[in-house]
Amino acid sequence: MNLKQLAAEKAVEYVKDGMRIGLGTGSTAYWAIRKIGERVREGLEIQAVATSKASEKLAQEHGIPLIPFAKLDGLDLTIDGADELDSELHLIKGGGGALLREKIVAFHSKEMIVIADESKLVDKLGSFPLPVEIIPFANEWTLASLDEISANPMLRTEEDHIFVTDNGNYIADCRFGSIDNPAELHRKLLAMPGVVDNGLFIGLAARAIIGRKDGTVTVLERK
Ligand SMILES: O=C(CO)[C@H](O)[C@H](O)COP(=O)(O)O
Repeated sequence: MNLKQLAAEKAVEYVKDGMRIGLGTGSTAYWAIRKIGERVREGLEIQAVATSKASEKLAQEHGIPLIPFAKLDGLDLTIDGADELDSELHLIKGGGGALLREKIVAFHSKEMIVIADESKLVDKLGSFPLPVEIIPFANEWTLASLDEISANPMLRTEEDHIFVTDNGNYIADCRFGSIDNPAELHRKLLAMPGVVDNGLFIGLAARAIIGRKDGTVTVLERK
């Protein structure tokens, strides 16, 4: 049983004719994109935008109509994965490095549904390193600022090169340990020059669909 597929396909049941849809990024969102593609081939009429170049390519391969952002004034629904989520539906995202585009798309959606297998559900966020997108200019100083707030930042690399996001930026993976106050940390990070955004998603997800090992799905709603 593929728990990511289970959660993703349940979420796609919320996609209806005429909707404007945000397509997430990652191995869970992959299953949602695949399923949406299947439904489009069966006649579902939607307009979509993607949260990464990888998801854009995948959507094209699956025949999902992608619309330029300028032609849409918002979205009805975004379906995306997460690296961690808590019971209040606060999220850590950005394991795949797409957090900035994902956050912009989720912010402009009437609803965001998070899809995940049950391993992503945690009591407190913070075991997964928090991705922070930083601009390359003076990144050494931004990393030093992050170090000063005990972030223990590590510049993300990929095959011996610095990882570069779709936006031309770097990712600092930060290890704060257990995060007691995600909203406060989010504000602190956004106030830091050189930081573009971070993987904390606060108050964006309305619903989470969790694939369970016993083959069921749990739907969590934001309180
Ligand atoms: O935030 C993301 C990409 O930036 C992903 O949604 C997150 O990393 C979860 O990925 P996966 O579904 O592969 O576990």
